[in-house]
Amino acid sequence: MNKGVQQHKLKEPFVTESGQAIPEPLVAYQTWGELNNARNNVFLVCHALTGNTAVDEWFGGLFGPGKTLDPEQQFIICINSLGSCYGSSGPTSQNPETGRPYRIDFPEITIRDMVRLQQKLLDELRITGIELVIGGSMGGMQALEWCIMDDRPRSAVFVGMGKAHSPWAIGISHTQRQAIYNDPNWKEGYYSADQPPRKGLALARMIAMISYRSDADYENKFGRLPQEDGDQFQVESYLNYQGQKLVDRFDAVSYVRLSQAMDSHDVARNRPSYQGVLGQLDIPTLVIGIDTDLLYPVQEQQELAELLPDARYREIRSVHGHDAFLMEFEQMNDLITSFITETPRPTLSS
Ligand SMILES: CC(=O)SCCNC(=O)CCNC(=O)[C@H](O)C(C)(C)COP(=O)(O)OP(=O)(O)OC[C@H]1O[C@@H](n2cnc3c(N)ncnc32)[C@H](O)[C@@H]1OP(=O)(O)O
Ligand SMILES: N[C@@H](CCO)C(=O)O
Repeated sequence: MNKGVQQHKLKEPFVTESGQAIPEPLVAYQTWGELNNARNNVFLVCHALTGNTAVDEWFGGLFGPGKTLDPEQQFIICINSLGSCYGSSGPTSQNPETGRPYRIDFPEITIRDMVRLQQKLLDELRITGIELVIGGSMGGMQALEWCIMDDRPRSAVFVGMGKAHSPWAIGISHTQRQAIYNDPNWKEGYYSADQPPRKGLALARMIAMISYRSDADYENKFGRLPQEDGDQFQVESYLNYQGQKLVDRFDAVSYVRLSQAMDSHDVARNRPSYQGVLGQLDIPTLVIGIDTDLLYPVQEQQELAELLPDARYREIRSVHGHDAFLMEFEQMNDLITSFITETPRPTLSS
């Protein structure tokens, strides 16, 4: 049964990798299905940058009987990322020291911080094993760190990301943050609730939407056609619309903090080497690339699969670019269900 979004207050303060404390950490999550007696029939889904806990909506095509995520068979859980604005502690949460939203006083966080917060929730829920951890993009970075930082995952699926955020991806991220910082309403990150930096966040999303898709996608959808009013190309109208759509549902400082966390992604950071850290992950993994992904090109997933001892690399063919993992559900289902059914995993008690 799905109880909607649940908000859990952790028992202890949370201290980030950078040493800053969040005194009253909140973790929002949703679950589907029933936990077995051994509390280990868990499928953990990690969401992408602007995602939320509603896996049944944004991964809807992977959800249901016989598909990747089947609540009749599994206990599915999705946890809102630390720093996001959908229920877990983040820049829009109340800072207990001031009684006002943290805004930019919310600490800089890393992908590892996100995973540690999730670990604490699963500890408090007394989850003993994770049959599969899955994520795309920022979700894939978390899924990978889960496998490195915790011995509960028994298998994993990583989509559209690599062993570290590349300079190319960091550059695109940086440019988006500059768009936000240059909005006069940004006010050094202390903007008022009624005057958020909408133009900056919208521009950031437009830049992102170019990196998330492909030239062929835009050619097919828009060509050089004008919008009905004739004042602009269809692609301009589309990007304006996508920018507005995000500002209506997302927070600017969350965007900054989450994109910085993605830039921090590097599994060898403060660890001996890529080979050393990834070479010891002996659980079965599936690494999925998207042939038109401009942001995280397939070479990154191929390299990740080569570094993981029990990995198989598969590719989605799509015109949609990076966002294909949120759209090409038939291919995603085929690849992941084959991986689940064909890959031997240690038998779990139930
Ligand atoms: C609270 C929440 O809703 S969180 C939702 C969860 N979100 C996430 O997990 C983030 C991941 N999701 C995503 O990034 C996206 O939703 C995706 C990738 C799955 C799909 O992207 P979409 O924007 O829906 O698809 P697409 O690129 O085809 O754009 C369609 C939209 O553009 C609009 N559009 C298309 N052409 C034009 C145009 N020429 N001018 C203006 N608008 C246009 C369509 O009308 C449609 O609008 P709608 O979203 O209001 O229905
Ligand atoms: N489209 C995704 C980001 C791409 O991984 C999102 O908005 O979260």
